[in-house]
Amino acid sequence: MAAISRAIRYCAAASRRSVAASSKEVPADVARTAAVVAAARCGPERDREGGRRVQWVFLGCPGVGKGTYASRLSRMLSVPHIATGDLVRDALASPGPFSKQLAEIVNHGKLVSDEVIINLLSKRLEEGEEKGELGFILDGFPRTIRQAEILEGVTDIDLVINLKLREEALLAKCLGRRMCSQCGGNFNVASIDIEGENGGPRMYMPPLLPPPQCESKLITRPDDTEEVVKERLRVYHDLSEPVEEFYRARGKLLEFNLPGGLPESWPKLLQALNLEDPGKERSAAV
Ligand SMILES: Nc1ncnc2c1ncn2[C@@H]1O[C@H](COP(=O)(O)OP(=O)(O)O)[C@@H](O)[C@H]1O
Repeated sequence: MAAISRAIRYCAAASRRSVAASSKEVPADVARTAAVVAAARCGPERDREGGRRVQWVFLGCPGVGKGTYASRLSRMLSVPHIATGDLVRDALASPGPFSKQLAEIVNHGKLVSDEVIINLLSKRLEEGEEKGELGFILDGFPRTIRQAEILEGVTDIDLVINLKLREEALLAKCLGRRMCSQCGGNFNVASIDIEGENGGPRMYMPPLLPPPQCESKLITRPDDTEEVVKERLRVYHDLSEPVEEFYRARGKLLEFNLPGGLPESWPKLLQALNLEDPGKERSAAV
């Protein structure tokens, strides 16, 4: 992880100096070396099955549920769930001109620059390294081809899970998203029940309601308004969808069409991943 965060930071510095005009030049020798070192460091990190801790990525449109499924899997597999959207929101919460600049971008549904996001991610990886974290599930990164190339230059990604959901459900899910301002729990008040496509079954996604103690403390993300969600979806199709093809071409992409809400989709996702449900996760809201 140290090598990865250092190498990612190196790439950020390289972008700052505009040294790297093309992706092939970006990771260069330093990052390549770092990747080898990172791989070598996996030796003592082997788990019971003999493989190193997972290094997975979650892709998918805003509202698809990346955070929900990534955080459940991270608890199951004992690896950190690193959501770049959370890193951005933490940065937004600290006072100063930087957070004002960020808010301008995020609240209009745009992506922050690769340089900013890579700096935030490197810092998070370094903090994790100090705590002895191993492996990761990335959620919301990479979101551009350039980010994917930088990541590829510094470490091996084992698997990329591409969550898919019908567009009308995505908008409703973003608009129904709520967070408890006290405990940080994520909920969804949307009850989605839509006609099946081409004679297929209806899609039902029950709401994920907060417990009574959180009900009066629910807040909505400022970028979860209809106008901004539509822009985020447009930006996803434009800049992030090509990342799916990037990983498909490398044979790393697992496409997963969500059949419905969490109770229906979670066991099917585990099945697709060939994982056993330890049974602990069923009731917890995430
Ligand atoms: N990898 C990234 N690259 C650029 N901007 C990012 C990235 N990850 C998060 N962001 C910024 O943070 C916002 C919130 O991200 P996230 O919580 O992942 O949203 P979503 O629900 O749209 O998937 C994004 O709209 C974007 O402005």
